[in-house]
Amino acid sequence: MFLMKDIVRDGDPVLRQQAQKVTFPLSDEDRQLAHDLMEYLEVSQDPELCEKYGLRAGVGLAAPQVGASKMMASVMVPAEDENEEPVFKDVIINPVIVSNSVQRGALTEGEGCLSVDQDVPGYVPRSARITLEYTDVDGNSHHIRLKNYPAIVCQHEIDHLHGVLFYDHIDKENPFSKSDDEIFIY
Ligand SMILES: CNC(=O)c1cccc(C)c1Nc1nc(N2CCN(c3ccccc3Cl)CC2)nc(N2CSC[C@H]2C(=O)NC)n1
Ligand code: NI
Repeated sequence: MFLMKDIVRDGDPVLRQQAQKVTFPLSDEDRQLAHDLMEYLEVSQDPELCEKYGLRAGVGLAAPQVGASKMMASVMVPAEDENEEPVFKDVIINPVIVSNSVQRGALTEGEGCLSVDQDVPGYVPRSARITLEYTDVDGNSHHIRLKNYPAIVCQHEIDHLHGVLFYDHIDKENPFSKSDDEIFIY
């Protein structure tokens, strides 16, 4: 199980590398990695376990953040009502954003990242809606449309696979600038 000590922090070159495509069938190592990436999110989103293991809660975790430069990330966006199924939950392997909306969107409160210890205030402008293609751990291909929070999270995690961190997108001059056609999410 990953703990905070296993999370690579900003400054480590692995976070600025282009991750390697994952080959199928998955090796045992890659299957274990996929499991551990999702397990981290599950544990971190449980208040008791999160506290017990001293984790930072997250809804996404990319392989480079645990030192593995592979195109793989876990995403688990819970529903508003915790008794409901998560809005989106999967390990996205070799993900590609095949199309995105002209309309932009951003998390109203800015973004956080498990690999960035300090708060970096500002809007992170992203596509409000995306069409995502990826392969799951069983080798099944997926072609899905996402909007709002899950779309933001997937863009944040896919950025990690290309060596991009959320604050790279923040306007230095005016971190809270926004054009009128941008929507706010979450
Ligand atoms: C600087 N302001 C802020 O951080 C920020 C501030 C306020 C609100 C938001 C919404 C902010 N933004 C933000 N909040 C999150 N969490 C909210 C709490 N949540 C969570 C916490 C506890 C239990 C279960 C859960 Cl689910 C975990 C996830 N996550 C991300 N990101 C950016 S995309 C990847 C994703 C990620 O997992 N980061 C570690 N951003
Ligand atoms: Ni991150």
